[in-house]
Amino acid sequence: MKALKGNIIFTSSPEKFEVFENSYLVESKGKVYGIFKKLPQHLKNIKIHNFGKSLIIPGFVDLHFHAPQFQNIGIGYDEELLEWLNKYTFPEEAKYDNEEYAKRLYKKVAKEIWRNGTTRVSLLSTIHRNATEILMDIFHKAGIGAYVGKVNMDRNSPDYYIESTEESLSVTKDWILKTKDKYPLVKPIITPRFVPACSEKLMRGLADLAEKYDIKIQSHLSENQEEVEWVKSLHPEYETYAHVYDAMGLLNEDTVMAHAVYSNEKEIELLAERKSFVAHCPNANYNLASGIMPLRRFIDAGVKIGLGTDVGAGHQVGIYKVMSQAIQASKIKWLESGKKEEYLTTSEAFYLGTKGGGRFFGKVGSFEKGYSFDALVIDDKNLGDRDIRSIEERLQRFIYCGDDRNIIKRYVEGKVLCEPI
Ligand SMILES: Nc1nc2[nH]cnc2c(=O)[nH]1
Ligand SMILES: [Zn+2]
Repeated sequence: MKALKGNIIFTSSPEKFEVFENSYLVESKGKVYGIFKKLPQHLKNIKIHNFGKSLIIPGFVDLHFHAPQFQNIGIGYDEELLEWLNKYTFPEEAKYDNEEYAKRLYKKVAKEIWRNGTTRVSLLSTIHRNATEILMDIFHKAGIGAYVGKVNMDRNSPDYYIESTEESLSVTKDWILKTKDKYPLVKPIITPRFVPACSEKLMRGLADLAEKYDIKIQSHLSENQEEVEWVKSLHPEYETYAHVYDAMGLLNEDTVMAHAVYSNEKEIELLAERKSFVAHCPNANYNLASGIMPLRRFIDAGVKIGLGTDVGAGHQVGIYKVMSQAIQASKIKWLESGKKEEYLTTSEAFYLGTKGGGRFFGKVGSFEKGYSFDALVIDDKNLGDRDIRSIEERLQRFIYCGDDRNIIKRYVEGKVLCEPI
């Protein structure tokens, strides 16, 4: 057991922050044991790490990150999604059949994710099985919790970056069997790229694998207008884009779909019914001129939402940046809706980037008793006067003005994360 002492702040629900000034956050067996203003007698002898005036917050959760696209951050944003994929993304991802290249760049990715305080992340790799296993190994060694997906694509993809349906399914099955029980915090996740790149046979086969081996699922949904039209033309028999995934057996409570910018009421309803997660990725949606997700409508419908950086369509690795971008996006929606769709508050945005996305990983993203002890220590003394500001105001200021230099300690399941080598 141990305790971190400092100013503890988190959200167990979206509406408000829970604040414990100058208190002890106690860990036992990798889980949160409790929060105490004064340590009770039976805890008097545990080790105390005193962080003084610093903030202690849950680790950040990123529900959507393309590891091989890290090399492309900040490039190609004059294009929209489909052109960007063809011109920039597929050529870069194709390089990951080279294991040396994968090792070198995936190590950089782990370092950046560590640096920015993300303690749980859902990653997409490429179609290459070996590079995907390398990525899993690197995240295991870094101590960061991760779902890692080998991407599947068997149609409408360039000749140099495509699989046959049979090969895609058999390689995915072998990879799942090899990795599903290999690491405690790193797990495989089934990753059909998106409907246009996956045949019905492939999607149904992947759904069977997910069910048989109890594996989570991630993909993309209704991100861009041309993409949505394309899906409609490929599958006119289905009501919405999400109904295609649903018919293939890919939409359930273990599924996370990125974007959902163009979801109509029927699509939102289906996502809520299936208890699926949506990764809101405003940074990426701005960069590729995709649009602004009507977040409030999803929240009101009871859809489970988390945040995603969507690197490399998103150009920043910090989920704290995405929190402020989600608030900004929601303010534009608020205006566009004639001030009807209420904009996001800071506590709501913080919730989405911690417990909201954390629910995809289990009891993650909060300091309630029994939650995984995933924590960050934030030293904000360079951001302004600490003494005249409340703990909430200081956290808000970090979200808007802070960066990785303010994050001085990271814990996952109670263990300190050292900088990955
Ligand atoms: N943002 C984004 N959308 C996608 N849709 C299909 N593939 C991708 C991708 O790599 N990035
Ligand atoms: Zn994506």
